[in-house]
Amino acid sequence: MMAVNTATTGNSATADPDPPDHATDETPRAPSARGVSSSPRCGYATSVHFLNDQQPQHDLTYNDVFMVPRRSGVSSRLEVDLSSTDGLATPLPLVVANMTAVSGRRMAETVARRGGLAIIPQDIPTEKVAETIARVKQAHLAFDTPVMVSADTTIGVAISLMAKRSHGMAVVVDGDRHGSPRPLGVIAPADCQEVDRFAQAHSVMNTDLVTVDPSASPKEIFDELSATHQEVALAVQDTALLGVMTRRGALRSALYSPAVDADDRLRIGTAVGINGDVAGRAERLLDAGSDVLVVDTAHGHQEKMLEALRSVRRVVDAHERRVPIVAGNVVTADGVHDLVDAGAEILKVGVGPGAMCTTRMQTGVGRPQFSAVLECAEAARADSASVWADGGVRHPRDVALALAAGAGSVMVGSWFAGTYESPGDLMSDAGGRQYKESFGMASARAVRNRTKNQSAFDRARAALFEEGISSSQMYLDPQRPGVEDLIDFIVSGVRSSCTYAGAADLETFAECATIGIQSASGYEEGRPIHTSW
Ligand SMILES: NC(=O)C1=CN([C@@H]2O[C@H](COP(=O)(O)OP(=O)(O)OC[C@H]3O[C@@H](n4cnc5c(N)ncnc54)[C@H](OP(=O)(O)O)[C@@H]3O)[C@@H](O)[C@H]2O)C=CC1
Ligand SMILES: Nc1nc2c(ncn2[C@@H]2O[C@H](COP(=O)(O)O)[C@@H](O)[C@H]2O)c(=O)[nH]1
Repeated sequence: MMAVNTATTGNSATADPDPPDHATDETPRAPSARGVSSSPRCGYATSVHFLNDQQPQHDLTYNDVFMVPRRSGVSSRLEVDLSSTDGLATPLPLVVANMTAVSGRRMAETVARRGGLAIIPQDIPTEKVAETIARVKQAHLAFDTPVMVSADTTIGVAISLMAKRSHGMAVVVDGDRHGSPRPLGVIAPADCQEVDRFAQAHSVMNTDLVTVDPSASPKEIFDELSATHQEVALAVQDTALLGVMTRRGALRSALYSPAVDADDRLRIGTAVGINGDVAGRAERLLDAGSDVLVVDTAHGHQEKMLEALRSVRRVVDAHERRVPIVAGNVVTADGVHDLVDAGAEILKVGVGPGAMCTTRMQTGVGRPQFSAVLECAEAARADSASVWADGGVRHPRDVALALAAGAGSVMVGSWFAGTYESPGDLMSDAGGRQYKESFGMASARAVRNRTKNQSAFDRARAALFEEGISSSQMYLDPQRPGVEDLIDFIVSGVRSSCTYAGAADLETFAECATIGIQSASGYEEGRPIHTSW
């Protein structure tokens, strides 16, 4: 039941917000073997059908291709089931890349609540990853974790913390925020305008609170907020603050399902590299509750990877929790087969398409991503495995095209770096535009971090082999500053793509999508024009 409370005030200690990030028992379901021969649904001869039976003469990027609509019996975009086909069966086929500037606790929690999965990077110390897993597993499935401050927290501190979550406000609480914090009031940025940065939270907080029972439905909460013209509801159980929900959050709760483990807790994945104590880290990550293990290196098709992968396979097979193993990166069918033989169930596909990536310019190595995904997805299907299309996603269309090429899920990195939920601090440029700093995992900056326990000589030598950008500004889209805003954007595009293809789920989509090859002017024609010409 729901209660609307006005008032409650008080004072006391305990602050602390959302500190900076970093810091199942599930038997993987074998992906359904989707025959590459004749599809019963569309009657096409291959898993991907090219328009007019064109056979590409060269490898293709996402920009090189388009989809044509076909007769459809799917009458609403809301009818489309977007569950991933990679064997994990997450409700959304989106995975947050294991990049330090992208994937941390807030990102993992927020994305899992909407049905996707985040992978915590290999460069984060194992004990910090374990803390992150524990916090994500404690998070509520529907209500967002509040930013909490105490009554005597300064306005300056409160403002810096509000930007950590896209609900954009802080709850002033009395009591231990890890215990039973009692809400006293809320503060939004507007309450802090023209207020001294050293003033205290209690002096500006709004005590006109909407509190709801955690069992209230999203629709009830939405209606209550609309009726009271308030922006955020506080879920309170036995006087303790449990979480918050905005009107937009209530709408989303009705549209998305969370990605949960066997115990109904949010899911989270973690990564290991191929150097050092690979098996030891994998075991500790499993003990900590990781739902997926990603074995990750730039050149996934190398002996050292096969060795690392076999050792992770042994750890998983011997552990009481049998989680799926993902490995990469590869871009060829041979790479897929070798990694599957060594124990991978999902292959991470993509060499060089990433926004932070300098590999192709440095080495000439890589492969246009649409073709890489297409070939690897087909090879993986033959092995009863699946792929994640990793890198190069800049628009919703890219996600749709990766899924059409047969990807089970799509990994997004840099695009999500420019959101409230990524781990970095929110900065503003000279023109007042908000951004976060991002960097590649093979950049000198990341290599310095990864090799910090090595000798100065070894570190300097390793830094010579950088293959990524050390500093980039990822601007927050003013229309979509939170990762959920980007997920809404992507999901609306992909749902629509599916109905154009006549597909009510992603397996059918990969079978029925009809792909055309276009020129640069074909791509250009599809871009919206925001000013006259
Ligand atoms: N998808 C992509 O296109 C790329 C992704 N990345 C990402 O960057 C992160 C760091 O990966 P990584 O650089 O592999 O670091 P790792 O710390 O995982 O180490 C890579 C290991 O592989 C050896 N190695 C052999 N050949 C290569 C090669 N061509 N490139 C890189 N290492 C090689 C290295 O030895 P030695 O140093 O002695 O050569 C080292 O022992 C990962 O998250 C990875 O996914 C990086 C580059 C490309
Ligand atoms: N060559 C490099 N690739 C990198 C680096 N850091 C990350 N990556 C890869 O990019 C994807 C994410 O792609 P994005 O376009 O969504 O940003 C990530 O998963 C890695 O495979 C790097 O430093 N160099």
